[in-house]
Formats: sequence, C-alpha cells, structure tokens
Amino acid sequence: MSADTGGLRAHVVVPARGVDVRLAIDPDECVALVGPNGAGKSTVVEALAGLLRMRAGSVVLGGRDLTAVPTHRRRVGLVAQRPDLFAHRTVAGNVAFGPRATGASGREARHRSAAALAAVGASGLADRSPTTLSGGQAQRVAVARALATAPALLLLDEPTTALDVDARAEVRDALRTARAGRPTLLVTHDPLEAVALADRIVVLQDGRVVEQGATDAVLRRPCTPFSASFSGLVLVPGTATATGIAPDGGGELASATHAVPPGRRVVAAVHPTAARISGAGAGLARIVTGVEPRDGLVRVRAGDLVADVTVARAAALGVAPGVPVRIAVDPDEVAVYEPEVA
Ligand SMILES: Nc1ncnc2c1ncn2[C@@H]1O[C@H](COP(=O)(O)OP(=O)(O)OP(=O)(O)O)[C@@H](O)[C@H]1O
Repeated sequence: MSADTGGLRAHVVVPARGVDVRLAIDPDECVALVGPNGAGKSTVVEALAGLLRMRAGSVVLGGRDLTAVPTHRRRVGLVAQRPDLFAHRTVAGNVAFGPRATGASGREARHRSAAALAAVGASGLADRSPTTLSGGQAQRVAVARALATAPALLLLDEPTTALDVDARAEVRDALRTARAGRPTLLVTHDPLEAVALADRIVVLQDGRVVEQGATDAVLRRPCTPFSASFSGLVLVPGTATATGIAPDGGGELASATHAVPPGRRVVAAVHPTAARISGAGAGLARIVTGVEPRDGLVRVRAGDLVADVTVARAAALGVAPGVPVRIAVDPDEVAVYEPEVA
C-alpha cells in the first residue's frame, strides 16, 4: 500500500453503534465493504462522508485531515441506493448543481455536467426530466452527478441494489468508469458487483474488520461464514490429513489442492452444487438437519455439510430432517486451507 500522499486513511470510531474500523484505500483502488445486516457498513460511509460526527478517530484523504471538515467541503462523491434527483430540474441541471454549489461559474458547471454525463454514456439524457427516466438511467445520472464534483473519494452505498438485473449491468459499467483514478469504497451485497468493481474486499462484522484480502482470494478462499456465503460456498471446519480434511462432523474428504501439513486446523470450502448425496454407499455419513428450496434446487443441510440437489433427486431419496444420508464431493471441488481471520 502506498504512503499517505494519496488515498484514504481512516479510523472510524462510533461507540454508540459499536463501530471501530480502520480502513486504507489506495489512490486508484476500489474496496468492497461487505458484511451482514447491522455490521456497520452504512455507519462507515456516513462517517467518511461527514454525515455522522465522530468524537474519536480520523479521516485523512490525500494527506488532508478531514475529520472536522463539513460534508460539502470534503470533495466526497456519494452514490446511494436511490438517485433522488431534483424533479424540477433537467438531467443536465441536476448534474451541474454540485459544481455550482461549490463555487463553479455557470459555464464551468455546464461544462462539467456535460463531461460527467458523457463519461457515463448519458449525454443523450441531458435535456430530459428525471421523472421520465428508467431506474438504470436515473442511477447513471446519479453517478454523473457525483463525478461532476471531481470527488477525491467516491462512496458507493449499494448503488445497484434497487435495480433489476439488466439495469444493474448498465449502472455497473458507469461505476467502472467512475471508480477509475480515485479511491472508492463500495458497499455491496452482490458478489458480481464486487468482482466487477473491487480490487479488495473488507469484511465487517459487529462493527469490526474480521477479514480482508484481494477480491479473488476472499471469494475463492473465504475465512468467515459471511464471506463464504457471499461467495456461495460452505466452510467445513476440521483437521488437515495427508489427503485432505477430517471434518469435525466425522469422516474424511479428499482434496486435490490441499497443501497443509496434517494435524493443523483447517477449513474446506465446498460449493453445495458439488456435493453429491445418496442414500447409501460412498461418502460421509450424516443425518439430514434441514431441507429448503434454493434457486430451483433443494438445499439439504446435514450437520456441517450442505448439498444442493434437484427436486426430483430429493424426492427420490426421500430427504427430510432425521433421514440418514451419504454425502460425497469430488476432490477437485474441495479446497483445504488454514483460515486467516483478522
Ligand atoms: N441512526 C442510527 N441510530 C442509532 N443506531 C443506529 C443507527 N443506524 C444504525 N444503527 C446501529 O448501528 C449498527 C450498525 O448499523 P449500520 O446501518 O451501519 O449497518 P450496515 O452494515 O450498514 O447494515 P445493513 O446491511 O442492514 O445496511 C447497528 O447496530 C444499527 O442498529
């Protein structure tokens, strides 16, 4: 990570909300802040934006201490879930509002508005009323509005959560342009968004950082239950063996990729669709503890193991809580590693 000449260095301390988070974002880096509901993500965004007063902690951006600086002087661009555009102004007028409010001349503000709209591919919307825009178009205008102020820090607080799938892709493209060349913090519940935009993932839980790493590393080798579910994986705790893992729940799972000396505490990351379930034969013996619908499949929980199977297969096996099953996983689909928790 680079020195304090650019980028963000923050220590967000909000005791009333149980939040104490240190965050560093390099000048051209996008960090995805993820975590369960109530973990403190929005509190961090509010503190960085200056919307929430901190009695302790600090916010330093590009070497400048912003801790006591009010929101409108921070040069922080915020894109929230909903665009909240002024209905009585045109799109161009909405985007020009920020530069005008911070002292730009009318001509300069119009110029910046046009440039920002062009950057997100929304030049054609300039003369429209916000009331005539689709959700994706309105959110792209909100991105342009943030860009027009030339923010030194970009805060994206669940910027596509309120949109349908097609509009999400449209806005994601605009966000990719927006994040370039400035430190960006992205709060998201969407792993695709993290992959598309973020260099690094920071996981918050109960107001603390519990895990962080390169996006790919956190998604492939998650270390906390939250990051595992964020990646769609299940973590099976156990002890390393010569060929894989001995799960705490009993039996042994072979792994094609393990490299941990036997005897160490490890986890195995397994995708539930890679787990095969049968009534008898090969595999680890477990008792079904739960059955629930899942994306057109049936998710079968059996203690520490989870398998997603087709409805027909679940019916054929008669899976229900209390039923004994065998669960097998191809060694290529089992990653065994030592979890690194912050
Ligand atoms: N305005 C508020 N006043 C007091 N406490 C709050 C306020 N907003 C949030 N909290 C509390 O602060 C903690 C962190 O909440 P925060 O909204 O920052 O979490 P989050 O990770 O953004 O959650 P979500 O994913 O649900 O948006 C929680 O315990 C929450 O109940």
